Amino acid sequence: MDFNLLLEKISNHYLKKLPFVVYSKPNSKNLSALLQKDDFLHEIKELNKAGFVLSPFNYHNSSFFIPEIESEIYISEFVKEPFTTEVTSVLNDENEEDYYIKLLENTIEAIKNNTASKIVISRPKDIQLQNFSIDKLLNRLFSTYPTAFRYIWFHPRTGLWCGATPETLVNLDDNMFSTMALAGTQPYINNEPATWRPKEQDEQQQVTNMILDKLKPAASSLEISKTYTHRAGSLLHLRTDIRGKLNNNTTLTAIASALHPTPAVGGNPKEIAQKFILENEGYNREFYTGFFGPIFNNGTSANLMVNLRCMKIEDDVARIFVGGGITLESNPKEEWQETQNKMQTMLQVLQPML
Ligand SMILES: C=C(O[C@@H]1C=C(C(=O)O)C=C[C@H]1O)C(=O)O
Repeated sequence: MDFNLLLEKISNHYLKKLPFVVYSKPNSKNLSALLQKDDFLHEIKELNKAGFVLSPFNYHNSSFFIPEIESEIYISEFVKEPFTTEVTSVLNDENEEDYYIKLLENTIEAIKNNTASKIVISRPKDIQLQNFSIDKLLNRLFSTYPTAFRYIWFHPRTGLWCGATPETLVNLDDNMFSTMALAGTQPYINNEPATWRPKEQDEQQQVTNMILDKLKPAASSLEISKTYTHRAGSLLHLRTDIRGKLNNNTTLTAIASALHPTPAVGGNPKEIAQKFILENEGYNREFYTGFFGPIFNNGTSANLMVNLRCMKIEDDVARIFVGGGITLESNPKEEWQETQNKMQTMLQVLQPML
């Protein structure tokens, strides 16, 4: 379908407050869209139907879903808009920084008391928009981060969510799967080679180890890549790729619930970190650090992504979600700055609407 026609269809759908999702896989020129025909909110427990799933951080085997069979389906080649990016500064209230630093200090204290070795802490940042438009959002989001998995999801009951994530939860194609351990962050500076401190290496290794532990019982073969630097917009991360073959009886639902939340977004051990986050973070992450993505056939093929570098837009306010992994060696001031840097990913998208 013609790209401008698809844009028009999406805008009309949004105006009518009908659910839709539009997405593009990393390095793909195509946009795929599912435009649901009514505004029913589908919830699923098993990831075994064709459609697009959206699951919260606090996932208990129930996800929202836009089913293929209830939707008009379109694919279009994306026409990239010329764009410029520059660092966008936002006003920070001093209380926000103080509150976050205190939360980080308490987290380090909890880690010292041996409750966990890593806990991922995050915060929301609300940004007032001047002239929001779905067209501008779509053009900007899909043009700026061609190597990320980009999506816009709308349902009148969940609101509008969008993001450009570098992190795969699991890709499945028949019984072949791939995933990644992504952690450790530093700003990208003009082709300068990255050097990683033991702190970041340890933080990322914890993610790799946990993923391997969870996958071993479910896989009949496993391959692990060398750890390398991955660029995500203006940031760099450490990444290890893991792939292999699943046992015949392992479902997509089983693999997603075993992996989520990885220590890249929750912590280690998983249950203690998740409890600490829910009790101490002081806000609801909703779908941030949950997972989302298209499911094909009856769940034998899927691209599930971790919902990072994302935001929720409601009534001309964009809520950007940012966080980072905390270990014993973390420095609260540096961690605050890391969340400031991560915020740039979505601020670049919002730039023409600020
Ligand atoms: C939690 C986020 O990112 C995660 C945390 C990282 C870190 O702590 O260095 C790096 C990549 C992601 O796995 C986020 O972007 O909000």
